Amino acid sequence: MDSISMMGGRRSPVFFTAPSSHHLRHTQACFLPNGTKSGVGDADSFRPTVAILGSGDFSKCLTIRLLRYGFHVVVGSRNPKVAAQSFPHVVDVTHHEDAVGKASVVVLAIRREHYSVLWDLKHLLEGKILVDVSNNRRVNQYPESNAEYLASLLPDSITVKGFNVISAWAMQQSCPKDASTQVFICSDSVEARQQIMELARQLNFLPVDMGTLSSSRDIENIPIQLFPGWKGPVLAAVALSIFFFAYSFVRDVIHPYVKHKQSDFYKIPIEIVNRTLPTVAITLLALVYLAGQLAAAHQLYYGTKYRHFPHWLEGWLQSRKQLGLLSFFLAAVHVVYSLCLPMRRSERYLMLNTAYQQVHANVENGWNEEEVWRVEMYVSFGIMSLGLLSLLAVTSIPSVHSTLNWREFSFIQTLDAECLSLRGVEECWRATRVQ
Ligand SMILES: NC(=O)C1=CN([C@@H]2O[C@H](COP(=O)(O)OP(=O)(O)OC[C@H]3O[C@@H](n4cnc5c(N)ncnc54)[C@H](OP(=O)(O)O)[C@@H]3O)[C@@H](O)[C@H]2O)C=CC1
Ligand SMILES: [Fe+3]
Repeated sequence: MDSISMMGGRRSPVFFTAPSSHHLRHTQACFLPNGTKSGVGDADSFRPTVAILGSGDFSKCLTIRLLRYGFHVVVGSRNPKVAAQSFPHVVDVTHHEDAVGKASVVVLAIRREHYSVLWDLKHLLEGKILVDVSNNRRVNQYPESNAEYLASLLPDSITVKGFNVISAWAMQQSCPKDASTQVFICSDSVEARQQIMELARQLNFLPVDMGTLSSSRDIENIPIQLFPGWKGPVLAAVALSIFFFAYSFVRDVIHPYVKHKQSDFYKIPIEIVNRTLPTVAITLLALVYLAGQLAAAHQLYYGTKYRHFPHWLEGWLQSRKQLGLLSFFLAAVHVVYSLCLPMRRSERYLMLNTAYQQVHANVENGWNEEEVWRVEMYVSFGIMSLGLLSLLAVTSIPSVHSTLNWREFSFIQTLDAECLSLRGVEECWRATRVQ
């Protein structure tokens, strides 16, 4: 943390447009390119300056990043002497008032609960851009977003929400990958928003313009959401699994036990599970297509496509991708289970018993042509349907999906409908074999 190997930056910051709004004062402190010659002073004095209030993890990591890309950083702390020890010596660590006075852009790296300290700085922060990077612990924790709360506390400053989706760890990485490079930015001031987007770009992030400050609630919820959109599909998969597992258990274990006193409890871990997996997978895949059919029926019934779908159908339609991926996952696990079936000791005993009975009955060749064809076809349909389902899974990856045009996408959807039929045939085939 103390040494900055990349100081001076590989990329000098490009020119940062000065804000034209009368709100944005201190234009003299606006970002200028590193090393820009103006005829006065040396290049170092023209480094764009960013003030950061707070000296915690986020502040330290943002400081490193800003220094790496050629910015000058001034950190405001309640206790500058102590805080200075954990920052590189080139960083100016000072009191809040002093730090705020040295930059036109102030990043608040303190928690919302401590925003009251800003009250004393109100007059100093007038007209400055305040970047709110804070996150909450729960989704919609407060009635208003942290950024909106900040804007109401300091109406004479310009609040911008941003950088909260970047963890302190990712902030330190020089080449963060995809998701960790996107920075969602919003503000009621277009100029301030543009400035912070430019700052993000210069720090090698991908800024995403989210419009006005009212988007800040959504932006604050992004890092704390846990797989949004997966709750319904996962619940459906779990409910279906319980149902089909219970059904197979009663049919293949309890029923033979009650009727013939035959103990087939050994089937529970592999056979019953492996019977449940494809049934749930095919039902989930059917649910993907059923939603589209219901939507079409709804439009036909009302004679218009401009009428809103009911809430439940809307949610169902939006969960189709997750349902399809869960179906693929269960089908893949089914394949692994099926490949392991012959490895079981029970299978070997059953085979030996069958061989013994064959010898006992004096049958030399036990080849059953119909049974052979049945299993060959069953396995073949299974492999083909998994191949088609894999196609659906691959095309759901955003980078692949974005390379397809509408016609190509529809074609793949049709193929996957074929997959559903193939799997139907496969399972019917298996069912007839089990009878
Ligand atoms: N850590 C992370 O990965 C991320 C953090 N964030 C956000 O960044 C902000 C800072 O996070 P982080 O650095 O982890 O937090 P820390 O708790 O590590 O640091 C917060 C800083 O706030 C200051 N502070 C503490 N108590 C008070 C107080 N009573 N009054 C005034 N200032 C106080 C302290 O600085 P000093 O003692 O110098 O005054 C302290 O270092 C938070 O809002 C967080 O949600 C956003 C994205 C990722
Ligand atoms: Fe199968």
